[in-house]
Amino acid sequence: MTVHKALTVAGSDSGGGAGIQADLKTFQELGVYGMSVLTALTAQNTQGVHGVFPVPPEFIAQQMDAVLSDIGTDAVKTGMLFNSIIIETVAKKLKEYNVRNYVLDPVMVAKGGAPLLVTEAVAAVKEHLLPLATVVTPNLPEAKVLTGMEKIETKEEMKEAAKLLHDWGAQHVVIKGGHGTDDIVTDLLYDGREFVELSAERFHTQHTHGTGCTFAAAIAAGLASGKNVREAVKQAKVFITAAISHPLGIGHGHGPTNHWAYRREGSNDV
Ligand SMILES: Nc1ncnc2c1ncn2[C@@H]1O[C@H](COP(=O)(O)OP(=O)(O)OP(=O)(O)O)[C@@H](O)[C@H]1O
Ligand SMILES: Cc1ncc(COP(=O)(O)O)c(N)n1
Repeated sequence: MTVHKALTVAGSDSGGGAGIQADLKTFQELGVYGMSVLTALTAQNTQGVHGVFPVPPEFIAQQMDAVLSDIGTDAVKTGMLFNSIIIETVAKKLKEYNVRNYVLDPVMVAKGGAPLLVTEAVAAVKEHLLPLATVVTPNLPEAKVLTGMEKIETKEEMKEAAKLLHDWGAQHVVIKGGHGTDDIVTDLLYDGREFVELSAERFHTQHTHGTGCTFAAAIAAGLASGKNVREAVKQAKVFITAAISHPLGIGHGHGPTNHWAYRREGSNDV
């Protein structure tokens, strides 16, 4: 039996809806062996982030060495990286172990508004991580911060942002449309040559905690299993649409998505 493996380098969400926990659930649901390197602990629930405890960079490097020198991986996804020293540490290890299939989710702010990346670290994301990324998956506010564009609302503006991020080194760009307002939510994939739109019904629900983490983890799982980027992104869109459309309804705030919906409830066609 071939075991496909994926590694998430991200923060812990004690509430289980985002971060490392969302990533590992997604890997498991998509039949991929999941491994994790923790960059920060958060005391977090569906109502918000109550505390952040960053892991020392030396220990992040030690975790990456432990996993990559022995087990190895078919794909890596990064999420919350918090500051520029952590970003530089992770970039160095990705290069040292010649990681292929790297999905960069440029996490900046939690749904409740808490910062998960300090402002001064945006430059480090652009300098050290974008050039290594097989796929980068910004939401609309993250794409604005990374590109410096004044606004990204229309399809044309999404395309312009995708081109800029591709020019800066990412092989593929997915601009996620979750933060828009249309009844159809459209993500835009760009491979440097053509654009592919992935659309689905927008569900009017507050249970969208961890959607970006889950989507990026599903892309990494697809790549780890040998899918090409377009196939992996399409599968991830179906996975996240199923997860959002069958909410669990737990907690008192922005509840988690349903990581087992894709397997148990069947998938919605995109
Ligand atoms: N209400 C919704 N209905 C349907 N799909 C959605 C909805 N919200 C987000 N999505 C989809 O979920 C995925 C993640 O998009 P989103 O823009 O929410 O990312 P994000 O802001 O990085 O997520 P988060 O920060 O919550 O982890 C995308 O494929 C997007 O189209
Ligand atoms: C550890 C961690 N990583 C990522 C997110 C982003 O998810 P969201 O924007 O849904 O809060 C989060 N809240 N916590």
